[in-house]
Amino acid sequence: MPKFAANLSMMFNEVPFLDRFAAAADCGFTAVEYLFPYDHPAEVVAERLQAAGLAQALFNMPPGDWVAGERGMAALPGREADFAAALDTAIAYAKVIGTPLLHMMAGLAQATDLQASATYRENLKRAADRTGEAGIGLVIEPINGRDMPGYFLNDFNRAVDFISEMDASHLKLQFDVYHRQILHGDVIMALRQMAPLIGHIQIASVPERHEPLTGELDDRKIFAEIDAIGYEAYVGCEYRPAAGTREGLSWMSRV
Ligand SMILES: O=C(O)C(=O)[C@@H](O)CO
Ligand SMILES: [Mg+2]
Repeated sequence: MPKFAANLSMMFNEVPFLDRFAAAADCGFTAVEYLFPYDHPAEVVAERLQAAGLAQALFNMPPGDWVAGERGMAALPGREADFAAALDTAIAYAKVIGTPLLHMMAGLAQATDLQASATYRENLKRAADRTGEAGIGLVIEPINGRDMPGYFLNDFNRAVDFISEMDASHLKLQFDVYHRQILHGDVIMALRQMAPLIGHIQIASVPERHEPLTGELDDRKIFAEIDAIGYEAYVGCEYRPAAGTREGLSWMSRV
């Protein structure tokens, strides 16, 4: 059975962000992930993580102006300086918090836009170089257009192509089972074929993005496959609890 990390951006929203670490540990989690730690000093986040005895699995680079609708900057021509500053911030936080992985979001741009693609490649190279020097893994994640309309990286094969082009062994795929199913289906075969490139896995039911075992996929088979491909890192529980985080956790004892 895979080891699970609580996603503190979606789970434990019953309490403020900094209190979610203790709440996750109290529910038996040994690791956490979340979108962004940047509203708090890195030292404070690290202290909460350590006090709860948790491992950090992953967080995202700053995405630009999230409230205004930005979803990353890597594919945005003209935003290279902002992207570089975000990368500096992410690496500084990663060193203090001790995350093994950073997720680089692409941003909203046409997947077919040649200038956006060129900018994405340049920024991906920069991020791969900088994270490589810092000893931190880097992941990119295809995201479905229903949840994130206009997201540049909306295709798993394209993500694999970008990764292969870079020739950086610490650059890998964030395989979110929820997005995979909505974008392409064929989840188990994709896990098998992409296994060597997978750096992080996330799970949620499809289509509601609730607890595993409540959607259209056979999550038990998917967890068995994750074990079978030899994936040993954390599986992020990136789901919106249907009716309370604690109340919904019984799936973990039924998989
Ligand atoms: O939306 C997802 O799925 C993620 O994993 C986030 O990191 C991106 O918002
Ligand atoms: Mg995800």
